[in-house]
Amino acid sequence: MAVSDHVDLPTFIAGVRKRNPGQDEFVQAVQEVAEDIYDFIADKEQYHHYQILRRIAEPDRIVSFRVCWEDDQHNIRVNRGWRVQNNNAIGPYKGGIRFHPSVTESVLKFLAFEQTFKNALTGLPMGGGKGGANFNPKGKSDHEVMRFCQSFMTELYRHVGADVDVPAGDIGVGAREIGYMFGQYKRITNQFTGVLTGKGLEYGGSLIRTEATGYGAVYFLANMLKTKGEDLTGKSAVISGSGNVATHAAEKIVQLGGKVLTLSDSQGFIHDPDGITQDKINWVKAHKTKRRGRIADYAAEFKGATFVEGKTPWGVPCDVALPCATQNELLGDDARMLVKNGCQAVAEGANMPTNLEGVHVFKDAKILFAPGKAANAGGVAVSGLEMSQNSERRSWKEAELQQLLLDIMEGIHSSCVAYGDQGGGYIDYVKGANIAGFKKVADAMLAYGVV
Ligand SMILES: NC(=O)C1=CN([C@@H]2O[C@H](COP(=O)(O)OP(=O)(O)OC[C@H]3O[C@@H](n4cnc5c(N)ncnc54)[C@H](OP(=O)(O)O)[C@@H]3O)[C@@H](O)[C@H]2O)C=CC1
Ligand SMILES: O=C(O)CCC(=O)C(=O)O
Repeated sequence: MAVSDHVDLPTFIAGVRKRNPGQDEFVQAVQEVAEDIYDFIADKEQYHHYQILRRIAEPDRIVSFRVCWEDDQHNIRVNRGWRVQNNNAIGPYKGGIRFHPSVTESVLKFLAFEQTFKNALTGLPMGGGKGGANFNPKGKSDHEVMRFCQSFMTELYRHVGADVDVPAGDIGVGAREIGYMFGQYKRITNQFTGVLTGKGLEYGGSLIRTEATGYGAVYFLANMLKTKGEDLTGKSAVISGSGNVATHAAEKIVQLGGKVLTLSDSQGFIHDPDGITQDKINWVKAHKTKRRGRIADYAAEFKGATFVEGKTPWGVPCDVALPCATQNELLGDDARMLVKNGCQAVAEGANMPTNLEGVHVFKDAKILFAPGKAANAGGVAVSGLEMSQNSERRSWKEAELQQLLLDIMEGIHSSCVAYGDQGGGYIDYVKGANIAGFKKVADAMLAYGVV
């Protein structure tokens, strides 16, 4: 038996912390998964012997590089870019690119680790990766963003490819940035391949990719409510964020008969007791993606709405909550407040928005709680479908893609139930998602031996 076999959970986490100094987000993500996997593998010697969890928690490869670009005043600017290729046991590395000043290696490692389990849950052949840069697109001109994206891809192109690693968007990376990066990849390599997803429809993008993450999160929420014989009709929803995931989650809630009360950004949240209707959502989408404005402006635009500066929306009483902004935006006290106010269900549109204490509060209260790796998997799932369409050089019809997204989200829900049903009507979706995702990746790794 190997010397490091069968260490207990605290010793395992202490080892992860020691090997990854100062990388709190990464350690947090590994701990959340390990808490469930330890139980599951207790009597499964092969996973211990082959050190599977230890290996998934060590990225296959991390590339870090300088991104040098010129701003509109001809100043030379320098940022740092990364691609974390976490695990490709079940398919090419796949996961978004984030441009935000808070990006660090720790943040991208946690995201790539989470992505590995999420992508396995979709049932599609995709490994886990994530990339980005500590670049802030806010306040930059289109030309500055273009020059940054071109410089970023001038290094990244060596490490990606349609069968190697297929990035997409994430915070700060939307249609505009994907266009600039795809254009540069094509220029450098002289190849038109499916190297990125989230592309424009004119050049190989997939219908419904833009909507898929937010819509998928609401489908997952609806699947959870169905286990209690309920649906979204008449339910009030509190949503954080006002970007791609938040606005499309809001749209689907409205379509399914719910009432959305809040949206937010990094400066605060708006509360609209009359409900954020489709027309108002359209205004937010244009405001954030075209005018590149702040959510605070909503309160000036729509009567009856208020803007609460510097706060998150979790104190607003609601039936369901969807954190759709960023990691660690919903803390232990927020979780206690939601439970106290009677919130029945939480579906994470963002990646790891609830901190570990908050996760434990939701689990202890036994409310319906879907972790991001299950609830927000619709986006990467449709990215996987974009890869398939690119491979066969075809574009599938919208109705077909809508049905596939519904089916995939239902399949993920079923996998969570299969591994997370605790009896007595309680499903631990965190446990279910962690185990189902782990098992698929782990069994592929076992097939390869020690590599
Ligand atoms: N896009 C996708 O397909 C997928 C995204 N996700 C996850 O969903 C989340 C949101 O991504 P997406 O909607 O694409 O990104 P966007 O860039 O479109 O929107 C991000 C939103 O989150 C807010 N935000 C960002 N950082 C912070 C912060 N530190 N504190 C408070 N608010 C913040 C932004 O506000 P501001 O404008 O002030 O920065 C903005 O409203 C992320 O966790 C992402 O990883 C998960 C799966 C797929
Ligand atoms: O579509 C993709 O490849 C990535 C989506 C993503 O970054 C995520 O699921 O967090």
